[in-house]
Amino acid sequence: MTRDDVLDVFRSCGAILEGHFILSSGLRSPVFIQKARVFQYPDKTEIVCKALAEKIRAAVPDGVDYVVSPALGGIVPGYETARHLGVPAVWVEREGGEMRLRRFELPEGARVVVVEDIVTTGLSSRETIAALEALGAKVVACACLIDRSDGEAEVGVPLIALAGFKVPAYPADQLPPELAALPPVKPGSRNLA
Ligand SMILES: O=P(O)(O)OC[C@H]1O[C@H](OP(=O)(O)OP(=O)(O)O)[C@H](O)[C@@H]1O
Ligand SMILES: O=C(O)c1cc(=O)[nH]c(=O)[nH]1
Ligand SMILES: [Mg+2]
Repeated sequence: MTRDDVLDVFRSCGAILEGHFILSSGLRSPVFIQKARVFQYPDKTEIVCKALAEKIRAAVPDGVDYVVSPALGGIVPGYETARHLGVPAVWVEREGGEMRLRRFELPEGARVVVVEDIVTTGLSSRETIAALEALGAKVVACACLIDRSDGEAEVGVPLIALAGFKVPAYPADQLPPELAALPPVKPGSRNLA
């Protein structure tokens, strides 16, 4: 799939929103990719995740044993990508703010690809990778459907993005006036009680 094919899938599902958004990192942006609007459709989700699985196979020829995704947004694409890779899909989730593998065990040395929905700063991916490495897993790559940094985010392992989509994001104290004029909303799950 080309970058435009991927973005067309997101657009066709009404997943590219405009307004004033508080991102997981705390940055503010006039654009938010509401991936859940794609993931509500199994056929659309299959199209993008099959393409991501093919990209992972090409980038990691020795293969992976597990897909691990950060909840909440990573769970559906992680599962669907794992289906195409033929490996199990598990997830980490926040407990007291920290990413933890609460429901599963990984064998020592398991080869893992982290599958994210969206990467913006790479913070959630880095937290996920650190949690997995602390358990003895070998994280061989991180993959995402859309990289909002378009290659700038550093996650410490190769980042495989199905599409890059550079969108502006600003620190909360450096908002352009047109963004400051809109009430902010925070669609993601980080810091939810
Ligand atoms: O690269 P980053 O700056 O970390 O931003 C990207 C992260 O933000 C979103 O998660 P969020 O914490 O908003 O919660 P969600 O997964 O429930 O949507 C998204 O799912 C990524 O995990
Ligand atoms: O950075 C984020 O939190 C983020 C951006 C985006 O466009 N979509 C999303 O789900 N999260
Ligand atoms: Mg997330």
